[in-house]
Amino acid sequence: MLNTSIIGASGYTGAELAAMVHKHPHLQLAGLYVSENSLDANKAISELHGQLRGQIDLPLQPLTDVAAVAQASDIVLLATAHEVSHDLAPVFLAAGCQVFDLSGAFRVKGDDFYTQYYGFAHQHANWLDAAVYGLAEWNAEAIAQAQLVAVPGCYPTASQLALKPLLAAGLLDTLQWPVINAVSGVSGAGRKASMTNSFCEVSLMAYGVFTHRHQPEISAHLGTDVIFTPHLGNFKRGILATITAKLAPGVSPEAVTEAMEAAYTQPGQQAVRLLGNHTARLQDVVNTCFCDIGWNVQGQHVILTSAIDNLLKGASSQAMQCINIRNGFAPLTALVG
Ligand SMILES: NC(=O)C1=CN([C@@H]2O[C@H](COP(=O)(O)OP(=O)(O)OC[C@H]3O[C@@H](n4cnc5c(N)ncnc54)[C@H](OP(=O)(O)O)[C@@H]3O)[C@@H](O)[C@H]2O)C=CC1
Ligand SMILES: CC(=O)N[C@@H](CCC(=O)OP(=O)(O)O)C(=O)O
Repeated sequence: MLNTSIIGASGYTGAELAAMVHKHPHLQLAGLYVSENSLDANKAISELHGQLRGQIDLPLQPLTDVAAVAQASDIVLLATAHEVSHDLAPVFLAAGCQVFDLSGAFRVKGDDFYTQYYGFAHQHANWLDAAVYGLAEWNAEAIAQAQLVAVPGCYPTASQLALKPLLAAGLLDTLQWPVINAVSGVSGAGRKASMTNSFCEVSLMAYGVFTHRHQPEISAHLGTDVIFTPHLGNFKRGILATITAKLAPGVSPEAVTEAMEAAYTQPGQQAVRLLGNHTARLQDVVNTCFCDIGWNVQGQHVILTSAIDNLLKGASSQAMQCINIRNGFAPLTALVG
């Protein structure tokens, strides 16, 4: 059994991770942690997340001695804010732990990126360089060797899983940048109360127009520019991305279908379900580890729809896929069945 600690366990993604680790046949929950001065310190996780009652009633411990937690852990899951992950990951890594970071702190290589999009100067160029991007269906070989996995953001996961097959097959005319419009549920903003995620304030709207940090994350890992506009929807969980792209001259609808099918050939091993000409729906993916993708071609344009649960394929279940790949377990262990 691999001792697995979760930092940020009281949050939305942390609680999902706790349930998965609990279910996993080869992982053991070593500890659940919150910040040193957390208002939730020493409460049972099930007091905050009632769905865990009777299954996981472990306490949320204040993270006072990082070295001791590292010592007791084979695997550390960081379900913490970007700056917190940035500071904590190197400590766990130096102690030899495998680290799976759900934040954006190690996702994009590039000198100015963190200053420009995250508001802090990155201090750990060596780990940023060594980090492997955890887009599970596309990066398994590198994930299997990694000590630090940077789990992709939620919008980047939905967007890239749909676009990558077409780019890999050379079917897009990228002179016209793919246009991604995506709507997220409010849990995407985390559990902490704020005016923007307050019930009476949430209303379907675009935000982060031309400035959201996921635009450069998507572009960097796709290797092509995109227009990305996120929207906040008045529902709890799920992301639906609707993507319009231009096909290269002469590309047929059949070629698009072939490329999608060639990319996702192992249904029991990959968390992608192909819908052909049907469009993806949130209700089919919420509370599952799957990304559903549909596509329609007309003339030289393709419209892709891609749906995920932002807390699962957009964060926690993708992290679990990476743990499984890294440790030689079946990729969907603890996620299906
Ligand atoms: N929500 C989503 O859909 C997605 C989130 N992510 C990323 O995953 C990470 C977690 O997100 P989410 O679960 O939504 O966040 P939440 O705000 O719901 O949870 C954050 C957790 O971190 C804890 N925490 C805060 N500061 C520290 C600290 N210094 N040491 C230890 N624990 C700390 C919080 O507890 P306390 O404050 O009480 O200490 C809480 O448990 C973020 O980086 C987010 O950007 C990525 C993809 C999707
Ligand atoms: C609805 C909402 O607010 N969503 C978040 C994205 C959550 C996510 O993917 O997290 P990372 O910050 O780890 O990339 C946002 O737009 O900031």
